[in-house]
Amino acid sequence: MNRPVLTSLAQTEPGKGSWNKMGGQVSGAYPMVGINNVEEELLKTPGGPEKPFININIPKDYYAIPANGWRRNLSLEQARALLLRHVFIRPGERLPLLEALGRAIREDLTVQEDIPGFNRSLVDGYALQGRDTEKAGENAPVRLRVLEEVAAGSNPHFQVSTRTAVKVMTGAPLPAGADAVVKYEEVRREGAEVLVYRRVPAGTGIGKAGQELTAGETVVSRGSPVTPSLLGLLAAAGFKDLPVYSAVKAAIISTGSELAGLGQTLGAGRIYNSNQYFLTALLRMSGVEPVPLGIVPDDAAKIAALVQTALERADLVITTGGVSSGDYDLVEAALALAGVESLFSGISVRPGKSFVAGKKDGKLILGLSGHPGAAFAAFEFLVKPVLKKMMGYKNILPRKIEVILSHDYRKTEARRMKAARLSIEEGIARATILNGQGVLKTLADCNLFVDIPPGKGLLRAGEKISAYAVELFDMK
Ligand SMILES: Nc1nc2c(c(=O)[nH]1)N[C@H]1C(S)=C(S)[C@@H](COP(=O)(O)OP(=O)(O)OC[C@H]3O[C@@H](n4cnc5c(N)ncnc54)[C@H](O)[C@@H]3O)O[C@H]1N2
Ligand code: MOO
Repeated sequence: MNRPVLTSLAQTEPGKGSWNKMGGQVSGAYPMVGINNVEEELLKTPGGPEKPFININIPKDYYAIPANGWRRNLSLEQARALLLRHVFIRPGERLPLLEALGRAIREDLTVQEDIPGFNRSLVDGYALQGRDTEKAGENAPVRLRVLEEVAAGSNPHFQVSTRTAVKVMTGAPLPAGADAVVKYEEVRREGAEVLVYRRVPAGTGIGKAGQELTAGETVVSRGSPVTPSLLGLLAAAGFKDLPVYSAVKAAIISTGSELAGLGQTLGAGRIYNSNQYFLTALLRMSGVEPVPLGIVPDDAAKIAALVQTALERADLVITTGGVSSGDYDLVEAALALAGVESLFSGISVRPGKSFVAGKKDGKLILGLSGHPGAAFAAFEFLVKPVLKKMMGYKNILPRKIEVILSHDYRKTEARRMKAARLSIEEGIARATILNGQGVLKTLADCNLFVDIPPGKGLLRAGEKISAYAVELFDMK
């Protein structure tokens, strides 16, 4: 394919991002001071369905034109902050309970009544007055007269008074007058009487009205994801449908002339497009609707055309491949051709340093590396927070934890997010960095990224280090 002349594609409008790239030298206009705190500020920014979650105009004092004139190699945190500034929360809708799974709640939900609405028995046994059993002992049983039996779902007719009891099933309403329930296996029944051989203090075996939720209580706050357990709680409280933020659609474009679709015969030098499946699955697990758009060869015009299609069909566009410095790494050029405004190119962390970001029609286009490990790290640290913010989630950043390194590790110049395996040994969280040969095989074991600071030197086994858990099944 003909390689486009990159310089002819440059946008030169001052103050705007530019894709201008000349033989590795870059020019344009942009940042780069004082944005370290932006991320924290963004997280405090209230959002709303009608309003942009965050202001898309970058305040002047956050940015200055850098010496090299190009927004390149931002820190991971700077890159993320910048992306988050360009993200809009999606509008909302009401959905039946189950359809809301994985969505974020759009407003605080409260209950008007106690749940459950009555005191109930937590065991199968006899409801009684605790004080009747004060003198009970193994050899001195207390005899109580049994008034009736109450099953779950039916109502007691009698009131328990002194020296009487009512037989109850688990879940049955507690008869008036009773303040405790003793289990069947702890008593003996003799005709119309029950013999109790132990003290049964008031409160034993009882679930109080409002045990789950009390009238006026907030069940869930805005921005919380709807998880299976939350669905259960909301169903218990009688919610039939839920106000949630809309779903987000993300298109996936796989660039690379070496790629083949599953089912195609692999010619010489070709590989299957595994990234499309990996990313589609990651999106699904994150509650995002994937729009996989297949493979496009290393051809800037073709990539540009598919990016345009993707922008029409999705809320955000992800590409993989073609973002490093090879002759066929044409994604930046393609974005320029497609009229995409540049946000930044490259981040100072490995893997994933090859990453470009742009914007068109109010939508982000995120160019990930084709390397599956780099694409995964970029997804976890950059793409997922952006998607979560669009989906209205209140907690959007990867969760940082401290772990103990289980072996020595020799650092390099660059900051690295190393794929690792978290294990809990005798209550201590330990990380083993994964160094397998196959990238995808290694990633299958990865449940943690350890954050290796930049600069050469040796990290010793037993040292404490920051890490981020990979929460594929936990969307909170
Ligand atoms: N001269 C330099 N070369 C490279 C550098 C560099 O700094 N200077 N960086 C290296 C690093 S680090 C990475 S990461 C990669 C990034 O490459 P790209 O993002 O441009 O991606 P590609 O070159 O297109 O592909 C990289 C690798 O991944 C395979 N690939 C691509 N797409 C898919 C897919 N959909 N499914 C599965 N595998 C895919 C591709 O065949 C390559 O093997 O650049 C280094 N080079
Ligand atoms: O960007 Mo490469 O991803 O450092 O591995």
